[in-house]
Amino acid sequence: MDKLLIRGGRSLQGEVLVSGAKNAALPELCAALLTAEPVTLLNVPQLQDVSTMLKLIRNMGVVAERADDGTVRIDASGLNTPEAPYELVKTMRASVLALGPLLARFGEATVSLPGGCAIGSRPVDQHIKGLAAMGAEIVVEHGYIIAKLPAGWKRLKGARITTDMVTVTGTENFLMAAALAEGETVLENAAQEPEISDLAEMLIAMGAKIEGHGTSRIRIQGVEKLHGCTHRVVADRIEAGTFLCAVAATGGDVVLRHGRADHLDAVIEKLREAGADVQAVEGGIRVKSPGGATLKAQGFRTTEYPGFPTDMQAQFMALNCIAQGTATVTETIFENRFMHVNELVRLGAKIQVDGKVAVIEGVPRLSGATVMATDLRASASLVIAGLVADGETVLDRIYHLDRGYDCMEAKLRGIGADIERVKA
Ligand SMILES: CC(=O)N[C@H]1[C@@H](OP(=O)(O)OP(=O)(O)OC[C@H]2O[C@@H](n3ccc(=O)[nH]c3=O)[C@H](O)[C@@H]2O)O[C@H](CO)[C@@H](O)[C@@H]1O
Ligand SMILES: C=C(OP(=O)(O)O)C(=O)O
Repeated sequence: MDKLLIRGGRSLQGEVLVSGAKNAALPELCAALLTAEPVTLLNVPQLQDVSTMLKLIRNMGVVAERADDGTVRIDASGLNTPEAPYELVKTMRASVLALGPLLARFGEATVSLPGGCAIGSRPVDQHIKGLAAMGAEIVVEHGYIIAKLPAGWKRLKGARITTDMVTVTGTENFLMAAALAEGETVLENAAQEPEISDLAEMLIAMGAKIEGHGTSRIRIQGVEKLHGCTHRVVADRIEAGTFLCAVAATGGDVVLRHGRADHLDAVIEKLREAGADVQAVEGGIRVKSPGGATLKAQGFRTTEYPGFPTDMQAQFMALNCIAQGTATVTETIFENRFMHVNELVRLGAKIQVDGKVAVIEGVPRLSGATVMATDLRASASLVIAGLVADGETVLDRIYHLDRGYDCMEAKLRGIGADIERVKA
């Protein structure tokens, strides 16, 4: 298993390129299943999750070619097996995104329940409830979601869907299914994340009729057929936010090329309150920081967009560990998303957890140690902690990091970090 070796203490300077968003690219690869015409996605990040998704759709008879410049060409005219087997699904929650498009295009789908994940139980009951409201007959058996249209039906039927909570991939599944359904679908309590809007824009480019994306009520008028399109994946706000926290913690002056400040309001506001200078600049975001030790720790609660993203909680916590004062962080989205805490404590952080709440007391320094990545964003928080810790930090199990960050160590090296990958 590869490891990262980080020698902390360097400030970061220069320019770094923000890749396309994992959480937009994954649903968009699934959206390509909705048409028999070729789809071209630009700015697709080089990630393990993208490789897994490509494997999954190729296994269904789809032709998908990926070029080094981030272009992926998908031809789903040969889609012949509406199945997502456990072996391909177990490492990636997003594989549940095949459910809506397969049902809509093929009339049936057999999708393994996504594999266990460290951050919480992550049920898919809302996905099932919403698709059932559109007429799908769904059973969960032997670890698989088995869905089909009722006998004699050619298409799903539009419906009003109100989910019990805001769900990102749930909203995406409904959008894709509703795009080809008969009649109107109204999604109430819809997720408003930028990745939802990006998917909606792609579907509109394919001929879908969608209004209200980016708000909590989305209206979709189903069409009989969708066509091919070319779509550019939106920049990854979580990758950008991770670099913002890294620079705030180490100190330095970095421009995040392609970063979207307008997608990161909640995080940027907290960074400014902490004392970092973060500005939207032409084509990106610029962050200047005197270093974490001179910043003030910031409390926050994770909530749905446009609130503070749960996917940034761990990285901001790493910054709080070395900032001045005490901060309270409340995780409201996932019940088990403090797995990084024990590892941060191994580096010298002072953190107490009680249920959903973590209290972080800033310390003057962290000291390098061997730590273990437990999930994707936990890994990113440990990288940030390693960049500021004295001496050497070895980060083990970085396959979690590789799921969602495109060349993270090379990008950090490019702005002055002392970080290298040690191949197994
Ligand atoms: C691939 C992708 O885009 N992943 C993101 C997506 O995950 P994902 O779409 O899985 O997260 P959801 O928005 O669905 O989850 C929100 C909450 O609702 C619960 N829930 C969800 C669906 C359901 O059927 N039943 C249910 O109980 C979840 O357990 C969680 O507590 O949004 C999360 C919340 O912003 C992010 O952390 C993930 O990075
Ligand atoms: C939790 C995440 O991803 P996923 O939903 O793919 O597990 C994430 O991106 O932080």
